Amino acid sequence: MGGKSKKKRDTPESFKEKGNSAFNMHDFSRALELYTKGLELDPAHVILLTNRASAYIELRRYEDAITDSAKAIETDPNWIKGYYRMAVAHRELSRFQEAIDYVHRGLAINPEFTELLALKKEIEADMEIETALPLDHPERKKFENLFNWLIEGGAKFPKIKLRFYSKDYRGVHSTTFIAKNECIVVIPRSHIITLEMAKATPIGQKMVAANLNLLSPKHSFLSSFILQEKAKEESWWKPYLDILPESYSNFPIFYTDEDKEWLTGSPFLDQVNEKIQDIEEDYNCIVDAVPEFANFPLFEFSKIRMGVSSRIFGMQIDGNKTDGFVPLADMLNHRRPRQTTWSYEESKNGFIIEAMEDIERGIEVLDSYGKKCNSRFLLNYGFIVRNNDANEYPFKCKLREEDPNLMTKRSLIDGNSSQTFRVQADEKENVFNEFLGFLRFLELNDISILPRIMEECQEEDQPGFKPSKVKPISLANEKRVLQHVKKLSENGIALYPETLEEDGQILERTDLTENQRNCVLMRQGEKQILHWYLKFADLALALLDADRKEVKKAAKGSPYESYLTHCIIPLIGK
Ligand SMILES: C[S@@+](CC[C@H](N)C(=O)[O-])C[C@H]1O[C@@H](n2cnc3c(N)ncnc32)[C@H](O)[C@@H]1O
Repeated sequence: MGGKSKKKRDTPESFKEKGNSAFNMHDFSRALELYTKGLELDPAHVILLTNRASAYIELRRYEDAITDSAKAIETDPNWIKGYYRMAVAHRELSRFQEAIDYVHRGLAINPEFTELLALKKEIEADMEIETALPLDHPERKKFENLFNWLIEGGAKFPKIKLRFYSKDYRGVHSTTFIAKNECIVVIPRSHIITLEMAKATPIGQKMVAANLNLLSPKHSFLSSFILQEKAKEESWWKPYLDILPESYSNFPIFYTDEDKEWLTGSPFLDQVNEKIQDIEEDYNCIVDAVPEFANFPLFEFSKIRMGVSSRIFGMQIDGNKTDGFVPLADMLNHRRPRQTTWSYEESKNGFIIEAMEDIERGIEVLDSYGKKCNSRFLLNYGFIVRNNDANEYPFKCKLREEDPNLMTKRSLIDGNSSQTFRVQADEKENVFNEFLGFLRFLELNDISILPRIMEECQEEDQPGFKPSKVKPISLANEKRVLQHVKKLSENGIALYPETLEEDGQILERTDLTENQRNCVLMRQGEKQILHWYLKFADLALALLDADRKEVKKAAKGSPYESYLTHCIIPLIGK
């Protein structure tokens, strides 16, 4: 009897009500089930159809939502919610033109329908972003060719698209929701340029045969591959070659003298000049062994070298480590922490990218190029990371010519007179200990303790002097070390024409070119480290005369807590 009366209550309306309650409780799967039950009783129930479409949208099943909405519109062409859901689902799939068409069809029925009016504005904003570069711009055409070439070769990337921020700066965006662990991109092996391929080219073979002593062999081989392919009238790789940037003017090796002036005082300038020389040295080395390589001008070689340094992937194919270009995978821009992960996947016979977290529709899909200081980002990738916690400053520590123990000390550091420590504003980094350890050694007057120091440096597999193993020696030695740190920091700061505060003000200007801005950000990062060390030296020097209690108090919560606790307190106690 009870069963019978229950059946009586099961109507499309009752399922709709129950479905709506579940929907309001955000239980979209249950709502979907209930709407489906209602539709089994009345398949053309337009409210149930658009309500189920709504549940599908919440569950990110947009194609199903489109099917239901289409049916609702077909059943009742005046059912405005059908157009609304259609537009929403299409928008979620980044089919903006279809989405806006449905908005217009809905508004034709009721021009006042507020949800449609709001949606119209949002879709129009989406479309404006999409068309930052005109739809018929030749750059877009090049990417269409690249994508077709990749897809014909078996590549898969159904949920991403390229967005043009400008002609030369592009990024990858999700066209729809991407779930954590989903594979976003597969690039078949046939479309990857590897080091082995570069070595197998006519010039590559001659380079291998000449057994060249190159400073950057991988980068040079891959550059020679690109140059050779570009020179061919018809290259199979043309769709990829065409999308490589034409201008590398944001890379410091191509900075004008004017740009470089913005780096006055910065040790980064030395890195830039070294890079220019290293590339030229590799170029000359290749030309000496393979004279026809001179057909490629040094300028072109240098540009492609920057293309390689900013796009190269290290991977393992068939168990062998290699490096190469992976078209499209190299369109993802950098951000830390990692949002995606990539690898060569033997089972897929290709290079894959997977999402490490849920990625909402429309947002930029990013890759992490690693934790690097801005000098490496700027030099090799042509951009700067703001508030970069991995910035470094190279402190060059020189043995003093007048040091009576110069020769003994020099012999312990392999005949060198100086050592450079790329320090960070972080006492937990090992380089902090190496830097201070080296200064303790450098400031050591009583060399009778050198044998003990050397003994403490010894490790089974690695004999020799290790600065990080040199712990505080004495109060007097540590004082000289801290005075040395202070001097190095002050000297470094004095080299820049502008102060740290002035850099902050300059960055507020709106008339800076990208290169000028990057130079200021670069030197600002260096100065921040120098000031960190200056503060460190001043504080620690002042505490050398304090009592333990005072040092403990100053240490607590300070950025130098570990040093003060483990280096200063034991010295005071001695
Ligand atoms: C692997 S490519 C990425 C695709 C590149 N945006 C393009 O349009 O070809 C690396 C280059 O992208 C740019 N880039 C990547 N991440 C960036 C970021 N976080 N900020 C600024 N530029 C970035 C730099 O010009 C870099 O040399």
